[in-house]
Amino acid sequence: MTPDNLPTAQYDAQLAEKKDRLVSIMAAFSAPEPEVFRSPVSHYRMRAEFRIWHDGDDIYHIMFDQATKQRIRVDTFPAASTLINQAMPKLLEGIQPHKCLRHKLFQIDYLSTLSGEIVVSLLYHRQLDEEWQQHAQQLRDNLQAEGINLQLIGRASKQKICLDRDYADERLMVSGREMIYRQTENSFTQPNAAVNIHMLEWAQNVTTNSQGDLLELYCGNGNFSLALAGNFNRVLATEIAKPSVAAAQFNISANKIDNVQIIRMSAEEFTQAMQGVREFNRLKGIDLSEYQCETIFVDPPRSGLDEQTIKMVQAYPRILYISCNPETLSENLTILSQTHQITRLALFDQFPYTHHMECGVLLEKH
Ligand SMILES: C[S@@+](CC[C@H](N)C(=O)[O-])C[C@H]1O[C@@H](n2cnc3c(N)ncnc32)[C@H](O)[C@@H]1O
Repeated sequence: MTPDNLPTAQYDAQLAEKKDRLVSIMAAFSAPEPEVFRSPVSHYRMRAEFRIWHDGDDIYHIMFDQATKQRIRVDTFPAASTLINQAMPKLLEGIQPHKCLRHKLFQIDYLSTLSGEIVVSLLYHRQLDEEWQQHAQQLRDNLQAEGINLQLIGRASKQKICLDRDYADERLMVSGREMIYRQTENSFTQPNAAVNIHMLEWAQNVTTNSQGDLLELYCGNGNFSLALAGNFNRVLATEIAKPSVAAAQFNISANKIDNVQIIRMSAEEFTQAMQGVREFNRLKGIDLSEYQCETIFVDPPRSGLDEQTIKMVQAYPRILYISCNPETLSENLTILSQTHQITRLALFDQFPYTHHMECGVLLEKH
């Protein structure tokens, strides 16, 4: 179901239902009433992926209805940002006349920003050649001349052709300060920019007056690390994905922040390092015992925290946990609530018109 015809009243009803569901999940942990952060009702998704349908020489964006599996032609997509909606028809118009751009094109991925930059990836079931590259450059130049600040990438099996850059630089106003966040194609970034701002400001709010340093796991491109840096003496953050770590390093200097250190490590490896089980070259020059962390911040993938990481996290007086999956959050809280109590709870509506929920929990040691 696309949100085309869904009125605001339906949005409100769905959000109220999510809140009730969260309250009932959190009742077991004596959590306070959730603070609820709404999404815009349209144009909230900064990323979108569409399959491409070929009808003779004609091409169009399609999606599949999740219930019926039927193909739906998509000419405009109100859930996606205004920029994605501007780029969609212009891109197809530019591709359609050229067989070498059209042939075996099966998917288009859009990554847009509030800053006006957009990265578009064209995915093919064939290898891309010099001719493709020339046409793609022309297409990019034409779209740029029409005012779309676009980067174009071609992808095929074991092939990636990046004409210039494979990233866009987002600019978000967070608590009155403009933050720059490099976002790389095919790497994790929060999908709903307006709700992301709410999440960053909420995390800043709950960590105001914190003492000491912050330890962060699953930091992505430094989204929270940089926004929270002002509330701590130092921030030590870890992330597994190389492109995200590179983006985070860029973001540290772009935002002129000098108290954040990012290490490329999985949460599991970092837990082993903290427990002294293993030594890592990547930690050379970093004395973990020098950090005085009273707060740990985690924003794991849908699978939540593994058993060893939960134990490690549990050693900290304050745990700030952002979760995109209330089921794994609830499983993890069963253990964390043995030592900590929930003092703040938030529902962020990252995914309007779906059942997905994003939550924030502050836990403090009993
Ligand atoms: C939900 S995202 C959060 C990213 C970041 N906090 C943000 O707001 O953009 C989870 C991140 O965890 C990373 N990740 C996934 N598995 C991991 C693991 N085992 N150890 C460390 N990081 C992992 C992913 O690459 C992704 O960047």
